[in-house]
Amino acid sequence: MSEALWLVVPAAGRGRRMGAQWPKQYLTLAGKPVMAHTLSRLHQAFPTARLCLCLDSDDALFDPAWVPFADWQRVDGGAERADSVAHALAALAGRAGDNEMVLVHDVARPCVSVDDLVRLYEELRHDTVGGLLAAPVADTMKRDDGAGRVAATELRQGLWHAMTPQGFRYGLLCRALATARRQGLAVTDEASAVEALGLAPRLVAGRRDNLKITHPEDLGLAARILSAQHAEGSVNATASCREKR
Ligand SMILES: Nc1ccn([C@@H]2O[C@H](COP(=O)(O)OP(=O)(O)OP(=O)(O)O)[C@@H](O)[C@H]2O)c(=O)n1
Ligand SMILES: C[C@](O)(CO)[C@H](O)COP(=O)(O)O
Repeated sequence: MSEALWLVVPAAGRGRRMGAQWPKQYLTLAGKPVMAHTLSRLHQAFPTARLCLCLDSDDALFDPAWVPFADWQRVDGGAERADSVAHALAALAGRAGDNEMVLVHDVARPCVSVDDLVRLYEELRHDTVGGLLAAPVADTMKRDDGAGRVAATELRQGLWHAMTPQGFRYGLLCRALATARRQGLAVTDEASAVEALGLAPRLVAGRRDNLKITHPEDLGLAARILSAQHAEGSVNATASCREKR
């Protein structure tokens, strides 16, 4: 039986924290737009996947030439990231089967490695819940007192940075996001919505350099990461992953 893979890329953010002239997905990184890097990494890992790209309805900067996938569609984003993802899932109704895998990946994470993408997918295919790329917290964690001073040092054991992609079966992800919305939960990632159903998504350890471009200094950092990955050579050189037959 064929096993389809769906990719949802939320790219309808405004990049307010970046404070640039254009949303950060359109800023130039190593010679091309951030979005083009992100879609290229996903395509290298999953050349036959089907893509749903969430864009702001007023977006005048998007260029379809950046999309390397043969099967893709554009949907309007929503007010929040979770709304954009929900719009994508609604657009896939009737196409995606309940048991088919959906990987959601921020357009703002162009440095994700192909190896991590493929490994994540392979691990999640065999998981009954689904999960996400993540990295264990490496620093000592402080909680502030609201006035710029330390109130407490928190235990870092067991804490992880949540990254993307986050992958779940289509039916479960639809149910999780719809339930979160009904309950008025403001979820910042797919895993939180699934957790709210009482399920425990799998944490798949990924590279720490899967940076989400968020603040102005992140663009230069991302350029240095891409350059270091290029020099490293192995990051994107290994197997791509086709849909499993
Ligand atoms: N309404 C929204 C908000 C965010 N996103 C996407 O969700 C990802 C993560 O969001 P974030 O880093 O917060 O991006 P922005 O919303 O663009 O940034 P900011 O919060 O600083 O405005 C990004 O790929 C962004 O484009 C989206 O598709 N729809
Ligand atoms: C999904 C996410 O990338 C996980 O780290 C993140 O939560 C999205 O960014 P936001 O700043 O919370 O919208």
